[in-house]
Amino acid sequence: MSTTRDQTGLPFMKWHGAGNDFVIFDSRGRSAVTTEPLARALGDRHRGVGFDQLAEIRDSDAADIDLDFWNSDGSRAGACGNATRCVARYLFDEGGRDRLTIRTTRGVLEARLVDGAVHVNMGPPQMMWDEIPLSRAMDTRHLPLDGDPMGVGMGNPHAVFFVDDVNAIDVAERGRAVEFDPLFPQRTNVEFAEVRALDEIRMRVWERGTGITLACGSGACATAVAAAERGLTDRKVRMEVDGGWLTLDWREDGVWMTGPTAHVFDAVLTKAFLEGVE
Ligand SMILES: N[C@H](CCC[C@H](N)C(=O)O)C(=O)O
Repeated sequence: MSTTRDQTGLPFMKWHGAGNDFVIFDSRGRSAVTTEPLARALGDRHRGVGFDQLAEIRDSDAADIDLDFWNSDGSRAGACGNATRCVARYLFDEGGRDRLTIRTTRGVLEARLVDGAVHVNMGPPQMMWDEIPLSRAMDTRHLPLDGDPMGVGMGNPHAVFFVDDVNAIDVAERGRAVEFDPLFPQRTNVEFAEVRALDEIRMRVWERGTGITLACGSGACATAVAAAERGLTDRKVRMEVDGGWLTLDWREDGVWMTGPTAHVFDAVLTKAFLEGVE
């Protein structure tokens, strides 16, 4: 038996940002490759590669790049803050610039390189019920669910619960139930937050289409916004998630986020794997 390296497959990168892990395709200069079946097959941690989100970089006529996201169940994600930070780091590492514009389905986001750190503006929060979206008109600051969550959109839906002890929460059980609550016509991401100080929050997350993850950037932004709106914290906070620390700063022009990124490996999907995708 011999093994040969498959040179004809599809190259990809594996990254993570605070433990939120991603497969990234760089499709600049070629056609887009991701389909829903490919995202689902690749997202399988046993038969594929495994990821929390798949991100595909594409040429843009409106920004430096276009960026699309998929969850591991094959559904599209309207925003992904940690993958946006990883992609910005990858492009800044190419050299030659310290500002980038990135178009996602929610609009054009900006990333900056400041003293070696990548800062991404995830845009202003969406506070209207139909922007998040919710199923009917209501006060988004107090959703009619047990635990009194706040609804916040960051290009994707979030329900943020404030709790006394985040470790006492069954994130999987409650997260799954809230994700599929009829209040959310497009389902929702679910955050459980414990406010530790005016400038510090501990947060755990259940992501729509993926499940428990070690971090969620848009969820961290939504949590920071909800905490500030409720008067529990300042507009700039440090946030401890399961995979590390993020910093959120809700400014006039949007919620800025910084945090760690890591480029784990580069590899090639074999032709055989690609041919097996239905
Ligand atoms: N991990 C991502 C969020 C994914 C959200 C996705 N699960 C959705 O369907 O909206 C982040 O860093 O923002």
